[in-house]
Amino acid sequence: MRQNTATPAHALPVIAFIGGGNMASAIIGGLIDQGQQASQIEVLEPGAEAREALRSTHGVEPLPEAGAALERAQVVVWAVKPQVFRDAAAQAGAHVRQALHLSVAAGIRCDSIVRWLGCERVARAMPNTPALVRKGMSALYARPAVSAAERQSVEAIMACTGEFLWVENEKQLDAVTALSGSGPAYVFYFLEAMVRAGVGMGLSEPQAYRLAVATFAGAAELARRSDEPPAVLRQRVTSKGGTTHAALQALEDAGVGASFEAAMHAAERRAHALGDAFGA
Ligand SMILES: NC(=O)C1=CN([C@@H]2O[C@H](COP(=O)(O)OP(=O)(O)OC[C@H]3O[C@@H](n4cnc5c(N)ncnc54)[C@H](OP(=O)(O)O)[C@@H]3O)[C@@H](O)[C@H]2O)C=CC1
Ligand SMILES: O=C(O)[C@@H]1CCC=N1
Repeated sequence: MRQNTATPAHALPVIAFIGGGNMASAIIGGLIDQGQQASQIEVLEPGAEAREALRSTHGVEPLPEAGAALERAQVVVWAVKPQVFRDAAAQAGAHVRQALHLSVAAGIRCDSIVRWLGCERVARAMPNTPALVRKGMSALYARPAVSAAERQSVEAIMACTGEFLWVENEKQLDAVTALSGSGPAYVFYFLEAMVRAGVGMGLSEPQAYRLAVATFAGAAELARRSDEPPAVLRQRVTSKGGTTHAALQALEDAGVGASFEAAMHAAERRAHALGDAFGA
């Protein structure tokens, strides 16, 4: 895996975002943190509320509709929902033909984007919402037509949101989507369950929440720093005949591990289906 390093602002191109919602805002925040000028960022966002949020949070001046201002962008980040990507491409495409295109949309494949935009230089990134606090994890994929220098531009942009790694096979992005793209939601799901159980056992909600969040953060940091696999780290917590053993046995008896794997496969299938349904 290639780890990112801090990106010098001069290495960042003029970037246009098509769609200015959650993910675009997270990436724009990272870019600005890394020294990108707001004036070097264009955003096309039809929603008035979202435009106002971008203006007040990041100091950018979003456009309500596609126009000539987009033409100066060297990189265009497509941050619209998969369901509307094709329409967005029809609206903005004529203004951004010369750019390198970077899509963060789940499921939508490069071949569809090439067809809609008539441009060969297309890459994809699958980020996640911890990008909001610069702790994101993105997987990147680029078509062969994307040059080495353009791959570096993609890296420079996504490095502003956290870590990244490259995948060689575009299909792997559906697995990435199921794992790290949707992954924060799984963590929050378990967090909610742990807090509910803690409250049920007599802790206050703030106590249970603080204990649970610190446990996730601590366990993740331990795993990150450790050379040992998670199974070994898990065994270290699990005393023979102790409390953890009782809990893990209950999880196994309920089939939680298997259900969790099935859930992730469902997410991967959905990513693939989005590509089929909205990539035509
Ligand atoms: N949220 C996440 O955790 C992640 C999301 N993604 C991907 O990022 C993409 C964006 O997701 P997210 O930011 O959550 O979604 P949002 O709905 O928050 O943002 C999308 C924005 O695009 C706007 N929009 C709609 N139509 C157009 C158009 N024709 N041209 C320009 N903008 C348009 C929407 O406006 P309006 O609301 O008014 O329709 C909305 O503000 C999706 O494809 C998703 O798969 C990838 C990884 C993680
Ligand atoms: O739920 C979704 O479809 C998007 C993609 C990954 C995270 N959110």
